[in-house]
Amino acid sequence: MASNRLAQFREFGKKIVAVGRNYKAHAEELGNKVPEKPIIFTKPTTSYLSQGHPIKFPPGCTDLHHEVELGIVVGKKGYQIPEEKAKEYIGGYFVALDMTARDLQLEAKKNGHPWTLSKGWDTSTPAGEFIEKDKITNPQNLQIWLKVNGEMRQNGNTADMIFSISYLISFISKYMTLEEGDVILTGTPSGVGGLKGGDVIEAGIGDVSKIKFSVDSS
Ligand SMILES: O=C(O)/C=C/C(=O)CC(=O)C(=O)O
Ligand SMILES: [Mg+2]
Repeated sequence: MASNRLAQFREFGKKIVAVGRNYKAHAEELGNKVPEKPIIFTKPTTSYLSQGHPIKFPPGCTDLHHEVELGIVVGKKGYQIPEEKAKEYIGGYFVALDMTARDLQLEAKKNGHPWTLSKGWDTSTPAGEFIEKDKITNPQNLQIWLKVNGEMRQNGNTADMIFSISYLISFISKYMTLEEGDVILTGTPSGVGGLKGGDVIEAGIGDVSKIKFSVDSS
């Protein structure tokens, strides 16, 4: 993948594949069991948000949560990719927020319904700039952090993922073709929590890339 910016992978608009409960401490903080195989869901590309625009509460939500995640941008098309070849399919990275309407998600969970609306409304995937693949030597050893109004809320390391990036690429592509421009959100570390209108979120991957978003207060 050449030197693509966020606008380009949004333009490809293929798909956003997200992983849930991929850090033990996060699974446990929400009272969930540690998964035995990856939990996969998708988000629409209309949920992307670039910096300079506010994150909105979706209708009916009063418990909006932040989740910082390492985003993988797929660099080339692949189906049933062997784990040992998975790294070849990484085109780059970005810092992402998998914003979650936790109250809507809880209601969906209770009823056995999908998480789509609680994860997929417009503005629910704030995203940073594209990071070239070669800027990150080991994606499985990155500090991943998030502050709200200057206070550290999430501070994890991608070394603590339950399922590695290579495993996830191989697992997802057993079921669906991954295409250039698709992204994988690799799950959030612990420390997720509620937000209010006017809050300012800063998040990043070590000192490689940083994002800043505010929550709409209107
Ligand atoms: O099961 C729950 O209560 C919540 C799970 C998530 O929101 C999963 C994620 O999106 C994640 O772990 O990043
Ligand atoms: Mg998430």
